[in-house]
Amino acid sequence: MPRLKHKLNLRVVIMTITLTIMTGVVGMSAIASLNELKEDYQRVKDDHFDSLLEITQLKVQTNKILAATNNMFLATNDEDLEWENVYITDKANVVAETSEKYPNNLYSYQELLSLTMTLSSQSDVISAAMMKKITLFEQVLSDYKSIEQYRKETLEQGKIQTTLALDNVLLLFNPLLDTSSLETDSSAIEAIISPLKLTISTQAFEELSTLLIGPSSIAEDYQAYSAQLAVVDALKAEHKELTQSIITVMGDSALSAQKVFLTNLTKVEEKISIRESFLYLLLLTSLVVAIILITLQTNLLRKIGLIRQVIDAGDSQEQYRIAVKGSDDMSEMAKQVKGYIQTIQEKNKAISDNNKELQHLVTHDDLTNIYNRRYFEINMAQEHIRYLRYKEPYCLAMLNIDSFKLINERFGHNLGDKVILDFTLRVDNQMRQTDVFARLSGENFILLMPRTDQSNALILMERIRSEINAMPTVVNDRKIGFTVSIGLMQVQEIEELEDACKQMTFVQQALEEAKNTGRNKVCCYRNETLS
Ligand SMILES: Nc1nc2c(ncn2[C@@H]2O[C@H](COP(=O)(O)OP(=O)(O)OP(=O)(O)O)[C@@H](O)[C@H]2O)c(=O)[nH]1
Repeated sequence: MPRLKHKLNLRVVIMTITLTIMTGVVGMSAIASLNELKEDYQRVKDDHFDSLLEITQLKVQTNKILAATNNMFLATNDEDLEWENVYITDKANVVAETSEKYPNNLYSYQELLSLTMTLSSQSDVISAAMMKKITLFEQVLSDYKSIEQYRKETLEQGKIQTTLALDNVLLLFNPLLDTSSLETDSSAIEAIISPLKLTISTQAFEELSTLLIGPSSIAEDYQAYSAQLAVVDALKAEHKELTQSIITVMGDSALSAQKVFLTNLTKVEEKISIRESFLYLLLLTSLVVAIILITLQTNLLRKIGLIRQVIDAGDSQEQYRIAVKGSDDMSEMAKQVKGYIQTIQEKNKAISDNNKELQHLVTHDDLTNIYNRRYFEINMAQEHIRYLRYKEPYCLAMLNIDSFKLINERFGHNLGDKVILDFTLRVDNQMRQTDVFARLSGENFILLMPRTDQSNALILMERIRSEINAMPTVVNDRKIGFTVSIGLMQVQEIEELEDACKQMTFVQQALEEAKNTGRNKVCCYRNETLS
């Protein structure tokens, strides 16, 4: 039993621990997974918005640089250029700072950043080229104005041919007109003024030549200016190409960010799906284990209930009807308990039977099965106490079969026993239920009659005596007649009131009187004798 109890405790403990651990694992896993997925999702979202913000900032700055570089091509003075230059440098710094603040692995972003930085450095070249162009333009314009002045003078002096030649030169080298398609070197001027060599004075021709072809003349300056225009045009083309690339990458950058976002989001979704399957699996496993454990627990409780039922049934016959089936340890325990209880019941019954038998042996006479001296004396003592308390009289009668020795001698000891037995049965038939009839020894008997006075007791004694006298005992078809002598007394008021034994001596005396005065008679104590 202790072994089974130990197993039972262990099983309950294991079940409880298992259920607790399972619940904990499922709960913790679910919370951990949920938190991790939330963090993943938040990170992807933050990254995406950071990317978008970064790209937007870069785009804004890049567009500003683009606008500024475009403005450079339109600049007509140093101040404009300087202003745009400062603006571009400022924006380029912002771009550099932004890229440091938000390092990003987006390909398009990196490309756009690189292009923007290229654009920024290109703006320096554009600025320098435009500066040179403006300087040269001013130089050409100055030359142009000098020629205009000279033309005005020749016109006023009436030097018509020179004036016309200067008109052609001014037409050819007008910096305000687009003359890129014309010949703009000194040979073109020479071709215009050479016819004048014949018509104007040599001094005037040399003066004209110096003005138009000499060092730092309009031809030379205009040539440098034209070359610078070509440089600016090349830069414009380069800038246009860069602008186109930037516009393309700007468009791609948003798509690229979107693509990265979707890729990362898909990864998170896949993770969610895997975690979801895992959690469902975990939940299902827990459910199955919980069902198994609950089934075991229920089975256990049912078995415990059965044991309780067996115990509750106790020593009643009910428990024999309780069926205990199964071969597990709990069923074995129930069977053992049932077995123990049945054994205890059987032993209890045997002890009880033995006790009854012992009680009977202690209080009854072997031969006659009526009470013995011991039982009588106990009852006599109690009755005397009752008498002392309530003063209700009782009577004692001592009965002795007459000349029994002769009966034994004549019929044998066995038949003598039969006579004794028959005598007790006949007395028993006559007396009351409340009377106590006992065998004191041999053929000597005593009868205690509670709540009975002497006159009534005498009637009964006389009836017994006459009935014995009238009817012989029949044994094996042999009739054995015998008589009985009876001493009778009502409880006596004596000095030693509490002495019940003393009463016995009075009834003894009455019997002796009956014997001594002829037998087959009833004698009452205090000289009153009836026959
Ligand atoms: N059969 C039988 N005889 C017993 C038993 N107990 C005692 N006796 C006999 O009963 C006889 C009693 O004899 P006594 O004491 O002389 O008395 P009695 O012969 O009856 O003579 P009175 O009493 O004077 O009439 C003895 O012979 C005992 O052996 C018994 O249990 N069975």
